[in-house]
Amino acid sequence: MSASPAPTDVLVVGAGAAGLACARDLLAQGVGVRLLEASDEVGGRMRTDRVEGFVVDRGFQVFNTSYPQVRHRLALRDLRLRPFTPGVLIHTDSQAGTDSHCGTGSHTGSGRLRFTDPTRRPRTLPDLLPGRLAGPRDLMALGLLSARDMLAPPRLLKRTADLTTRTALADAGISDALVERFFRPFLSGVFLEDELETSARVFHLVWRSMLRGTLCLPAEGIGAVPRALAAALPAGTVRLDTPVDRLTDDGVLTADGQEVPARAVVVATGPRQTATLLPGVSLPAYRVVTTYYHVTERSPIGEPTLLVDTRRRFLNTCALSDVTPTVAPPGHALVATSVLGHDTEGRESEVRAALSDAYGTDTGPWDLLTTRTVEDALPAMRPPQQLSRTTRVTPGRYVCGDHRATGSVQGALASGARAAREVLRDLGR
Ligand SMILES: Cc1cc2nc3c(=O)[nH]c(=O)nc-3n(C[C@H](O)[C@H](O)[C@H](O)COP(=O)(O)OP(=O)(O)OC[C@H]3O[C@@H](n4cnc5c(N)ncnc54)[C@H](O)[C@@H]3O)c2cc1C
Repeated sequence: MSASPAPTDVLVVGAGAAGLACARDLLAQGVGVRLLEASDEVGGRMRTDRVEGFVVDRGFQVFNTSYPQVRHRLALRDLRLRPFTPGVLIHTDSQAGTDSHCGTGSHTGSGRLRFTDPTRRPRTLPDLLPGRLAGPRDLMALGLLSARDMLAPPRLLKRTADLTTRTALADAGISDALVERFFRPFLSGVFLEDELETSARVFHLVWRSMLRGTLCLPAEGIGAVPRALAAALPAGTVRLDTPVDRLTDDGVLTADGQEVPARAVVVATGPRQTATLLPGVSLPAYRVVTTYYHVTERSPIGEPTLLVDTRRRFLNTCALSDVTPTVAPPGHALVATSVLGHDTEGRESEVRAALSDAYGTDTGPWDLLTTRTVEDALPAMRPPQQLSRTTRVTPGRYVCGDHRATGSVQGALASGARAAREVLRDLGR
């Protein structure tokens, strides 16, 4: 065993969004912090890799500019954000306007409808006529729901009765037809579950953030976000390639047998490693998601938009290179398509067939670049969902991460911030 280094005030274990935020807030108060990260790069679930010249996130995700923690911590301009077209395209089997009185939607051909906020795309105003995606009643209900979620103070939304999203939508007067045509396909890609069983409180907060913010991606992939968080820390704070094996009475023991002493330890490792390092801490179930990255010569859609499927054969698909052209070498387009669960045998072929249908093009010649399955992608957030849980396990031991708040970068950062506050209180700072 090697010699022990000098004690530091606080060790943070795990350099995902939560650990990075926690370290930053502690350092800002003059506390000595070291951040130990198991892998060779910061970011955890928000990492980005290079694969054969393409920029690939570890599972498709989007960045929302209106999250309070994001606005508080990041200089958005430095991230070189590229926006998605507001709203989403919905692939339906039926032709728009012929089978439903359901629209803030416009028909785009090939069984695709556009669902968007007309205040952002005034050209879609004429589509607010009955017979499109939503009829007058749904439009009225949707307008009231959206106005409330956008304008009410967040503390009121956090106090609404905690039902499932499905019940909340029904209570708001949204018809089953609009739920099945828009909310279910779209939200399944947001919450990574397709029963709309996620807490209504979480739904209202996420809906608010979508109405108020812009969905976008950094030009260098989602990994630019944790890299920017890490860049705000003093040099030498983060130690990469340092997996922690276990917590000791005086600090931690790393996998290479080094004892690192500290007055307090914050475990920010994601759920799986938290269960090992802090047995007994209650953890939610997690959602599994798989993203297929396909390469083709030309974009199948020519627009930076999310496309969802009413038959839910996939969660969402997007020509990433239309959003951030730098993710693909010249002459290539990169398409990301996510599905719930694992990459089982034959699944990619099924997805490819569904994509042919949805994009209206032959996907046979597309190359599969890589497949990313994330076992612990997002916590299940069933009601009653606590939006923020204490991070203190015992005095001197803390735990943070999206599982202590909500499954999002906002939740992870907020839980890191809470851990820092609780550590500071216990250290008497
Ligand atoms: C496919 C996918 C899509 C998503 N979509 C969105 C989205 O659209 N919008 C959104 O806001 N959020 C989204 N999320 C969620 C968001 O990415 C996470 O909530 C957030 O990144 C969690 O951060 P964290 O710090 O809690 O945990 P993690 O990112 O899991 O970080 C944990 C860190 O701890 C390290 N570690 C683990 N064990 C050890 C150990 N023993 N010693 C040292 N270090 C260790 C890991 O290497 C990792 O770096 C998505 C997530 C996935 C996977």
